[in-house]
This record gives sequence, structure tokens and C-alpha cells, in this order.
Amino acid sequence: AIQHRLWPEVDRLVKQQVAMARMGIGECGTGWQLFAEDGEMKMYRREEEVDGMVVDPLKAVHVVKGITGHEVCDYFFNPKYRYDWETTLEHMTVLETISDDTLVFLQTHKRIWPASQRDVVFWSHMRKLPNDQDRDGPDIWTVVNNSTESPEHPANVGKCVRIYLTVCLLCQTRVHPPKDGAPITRNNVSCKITYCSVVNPGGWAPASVLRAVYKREYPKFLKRFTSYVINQTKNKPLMF
Ligand SMILES: O=S(=O)(CCO)c1ccc(-c2ccc(C3CCCC3)c([C@H]3C[C@H]3c3ccccn3)c2)cc1
Repeated sequence: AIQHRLWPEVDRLVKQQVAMARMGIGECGTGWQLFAEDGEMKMYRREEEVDGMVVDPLKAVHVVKGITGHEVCDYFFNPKYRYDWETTLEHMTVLETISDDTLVFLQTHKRIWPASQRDVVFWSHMRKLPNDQDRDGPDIWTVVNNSTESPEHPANVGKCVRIYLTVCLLCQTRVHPPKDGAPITRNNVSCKITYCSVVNPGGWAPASVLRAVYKREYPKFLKRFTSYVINQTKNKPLMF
């Protein structure tokens, strides 16, 4: 395949982020606190500051019945669905279509008082990975989003403070074949979703405000996104 200008960075980040996402929370180093739990969803964060700014890494693990990893990643990656599930989004533009699995986005997020409004430029890459733990198991799918520069959209020129993020959505499909050899239906599949994110808010914002925002928004985001995928796929054929 022809390589594009971002390929070396994309390939390095994907390998690094997938390796971290696949580690259990115990292996990810110390200091992870469980801060939200809802059924199968568990959300952990580590309190970290860079130059006095809150950049708390987040790691969420969720198991959702009835959907596959390919479906979850497709609804997360594809810009045409984003306004349906990303509630804090004010505006989204695809700045560049580098390939069918690599896009560059500009997003502005709704202002969260008293912080000033934020925007972000990031490349987004979707990839299928071989399931090296279970050779004949379904493939693993991932989407990695990582901040990047855009000469046409320099940081902190307009009203928005530029944020910097690295996000990894890793999805492992599980099939529980029916006893009687019947065809696989949505009742026989589930997806283990691992969502990792580090968001640097770019400019100063009160730590207490940011932590309250993250505590409220991340559980809401993951529940809303997964419910959206369940609803969008329930009458469609399974996509592995
Ligand atoms: O996974 S993605 O790539 C999906 C594509 O959209 C992603 C996720 C999250 C963000 C984001 C950007 C800015 C903020 C804050 C920081 C200071 C003020 C605004 C937040 C905070 C608001 C929290 C939040 C958490 C989860 C979901 C949405 N909102 C989150 C951006 C992209």
C-alpha cells in the first residue's frame, strides 16, 4: 500500500495505544482510581497535571451485548454519525481524507463554563488487528485519534483554546455459538470495549471544574455512544 505523510506516526501510535489498551488496569501502573461504574462499564482515571493543568488519563472498559467490534469502530470513526452521539460537539469538519481509514478532523466543543471554548485538530485512523491470542477468534478493531497540526488552522488564533488529545478505542468481539449449531445472531455476540483517552485542555482551566466535567461527561459519552450503536445495528445484519 502507498504510505502517506502521517503513516509512520499513525503506525507507531496505533501499536503503542493498542498495547496499552490491552493491558489490564493492574498492569497499567499504579494510581488508577475507579471513578464510575454502571453495570458492565467501569471507568478509571489517574490524577495527573502537566504545567499545572489537569491531564488525567482515562481508561474505560465496557462489555456490550449484541454488537461487534467492527460495528462499534465504524460508528465511532465515520464522520457522518458523529453529531448523533457526540453531545459536547459544536462543529466538526473533515480537513483531509488521507485514505479510507485515515481522516483529519477539526472539532469545536461546546463551551463549558467558566472555561473558554475549546477546539481540536486530530488525525483518526481505523484498523483491523489479528487476534493473536485466539487465532480463530474474530478480529480486533481499533480507532486511534491523535492531535496533529494544521497550517490552515493554527492553534489559539480565534476564540477557541486548542486542546491536545490521544484517544484509543479498542474493540474485541466475542461469539458465544448457540448449542444447536444454529446461525449466529446478535444474541450470540458481545463486544469488549476499551476506551483510553488523555486530553490536555490546552489553556488553564480550574482543576476542580475540569475534573467535574470529566466525571460527568465520560460516563455519559460511553453509555450514549454504545446505546446509539445498539440502536443503529439492531435490525441490520452482523458486520464482523
Ligand atoms: O474520543 S474523541 O476523539 C471522539 C470524537 O469527538 C473525543 C473525546 C473527548 C473530547 C473532548 C474535548 C474537549 C473537552 C473539554 C476539555 C476542556 C473543555 C472541553 C472534553 C471534555 C468535555 C469532556 C468530554 C468528555 C467526553 C466526551 C465529551 N466531552 C472532551 C474530544 C474528542
